[in-house]
Amino acid sequence: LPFFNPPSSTPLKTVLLGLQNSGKSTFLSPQTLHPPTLRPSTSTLQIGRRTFTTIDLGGQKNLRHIWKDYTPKSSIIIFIIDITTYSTSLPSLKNEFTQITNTFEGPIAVCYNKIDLMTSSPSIEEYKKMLIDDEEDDEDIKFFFTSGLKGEGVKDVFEWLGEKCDEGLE
Ligand SMILES: Nc1nc2c(ncn2[C@@H]2O[C@H](COP(=O)(O)OP(=O)(O)OP(=O)(O)O)[C@@H](O)[C@H]2O)c(=O)[nH]1
Ligand SMILES: [Mg+2]
Repeated sequence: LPFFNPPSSTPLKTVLLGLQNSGKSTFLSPQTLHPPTLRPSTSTLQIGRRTFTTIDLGGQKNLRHIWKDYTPKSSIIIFIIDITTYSTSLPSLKNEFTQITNTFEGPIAVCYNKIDLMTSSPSIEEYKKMLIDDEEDDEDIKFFFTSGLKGEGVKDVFEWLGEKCDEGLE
């Protein structure tokens, strides 16, 4: 059956990180109202032929210490940022993001989320510059504008991540 494209056999282990209220739980399941996440929650997503097993973690300050227990077990990080509070949360964001990039090897999708609430159309380069100091482009980090609530950009995120993982297998 030459045209039969079987589902990727290995589920891609994905962890969602980001400050509280950034939209992690909604990103994974937009139909549900989510209370703040208190303990890790695992689910499975089928996107095209790929299967992602996702771990949704709490983003409140006192819960962030467990992030480091999950990143080594994951092949992918989705880092969600609430674009509407970006400037005020930038110091904590930088701190958390630097800790992640210093230790994690795989692909990271940075999602500027809740784009549906923006009236202007911002430039992704400007946003990126505020988060990352070094000038070098890292091929394993990509920036997206998303609305988890409306499902905008979400598919692009998973497609890029899936492709990155395929590259890693070559
Ligand atoms: N307008 C808009 N609201 C969103 C979007 N994503 C999430 N929200 C809202 O933001 C709030 C927080 O969403 P959650 O998904 O619970 O955020 P979280 O990152 O999981 O929060 P913690 O579990 O506390 O870390 C909820 O009121 C969501 O409805 C989005 O893309 N657009
Ligand atoms: Mg949550």
